[in-house]
Amino acid sequence: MTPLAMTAVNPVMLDEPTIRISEIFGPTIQGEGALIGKPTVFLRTGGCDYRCSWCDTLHAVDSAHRHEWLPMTPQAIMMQIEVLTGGKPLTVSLSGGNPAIQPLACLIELGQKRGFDFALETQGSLAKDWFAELSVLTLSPKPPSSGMTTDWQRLAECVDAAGRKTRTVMKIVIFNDEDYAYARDVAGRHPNLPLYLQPGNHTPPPSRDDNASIDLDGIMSRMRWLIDKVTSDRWFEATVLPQLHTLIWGNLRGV
Ligand SMILES: C[S@@+](CC[C@H](N)C(=O)[O-])C[C@H]1O[C@@H](n2cnc3c(N)ncnc32)[C@H](O)[C@@H]1O
Ligand SMILES: Nc1nc2[nH]cc(C(=O)O)c2c(=O)[nH]1
Ligand code: SF4
Ligand SMILES: [Mg+2]
Repeated sequence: MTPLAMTAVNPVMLDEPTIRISEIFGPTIQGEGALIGKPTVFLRTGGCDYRCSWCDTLHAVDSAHRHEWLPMTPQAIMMQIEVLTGGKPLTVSLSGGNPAIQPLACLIELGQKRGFDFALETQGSLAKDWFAELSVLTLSPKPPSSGMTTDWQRLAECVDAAGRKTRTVMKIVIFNDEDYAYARDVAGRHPNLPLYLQPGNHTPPPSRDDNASIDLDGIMSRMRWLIDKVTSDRWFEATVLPQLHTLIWGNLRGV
């Protein structure tokens, strides 16, 4: 590095790895899983190691959108979140893409100092030691309809990394009988973790159209089918929940 280039580097920035951000929005309500209905701000990171056939957030996955993902420091992110909340702390929901591929430890530490706590959603393909600093870790391993294959060892590593202090739950999207059997398999492998079943949205938005219409009747009939399965199987440990934000706002982005 030339002396000139060295002087151009801000020493504060050297301590703070940047995080690739697709969008920051809220406050809204958490629409899924363990914290459903709770006010939250979403921080959506850009980039994913998976390509689920029915992914509803392609704008944070498809590399065609890479130019929209901005590298941001933890300081800049917290400033933006505090503007959105009026400075009042709440639970920040970290999603993506796969947020586990981003360096989030510094952000979590900084946010906690300011009174915020952090929940994170990931498919469970990559374990990080900072999972232990989360208030809630939602692991959403992908069923056969996604076209992805679960690495069970990696999933177990995520559970272990979160440890006992973090509240860890499973959330599985269900489209069909095969997916349902997969969810039973996950429950058998992790019998002590709460498990949420979420009916799949079979009309997710194409990556460039966040206003694409949605088949609400179709989602509701999948919800009824799923409830019938769970109750007739006497699977009383499971919790069945829709994507509340999808029922309210359809495929609209940023809510
Ligand atoms: C968009 S993902 C981002 C976080 C992470 N990559 C993951 O999959 O867990 C957030 C949640 O949305 C769920 N999801 C994605 N597409 C969906 C769809 N078409 N219908 C229902 N849930 C969906 C995922 O399974 C996951 O639980
Ligand atoms: N309101 C709301 N709830 C959500 N829960 C999970 C979401 C996600 O896309 O990760 C999501 C989202 O995008 N909006
Ligand atoms: S893992 Fe999550 S973000 Fe990645 S493609 Fe699948 S649903 Fe989309
Ligand atoms: Mg979503």
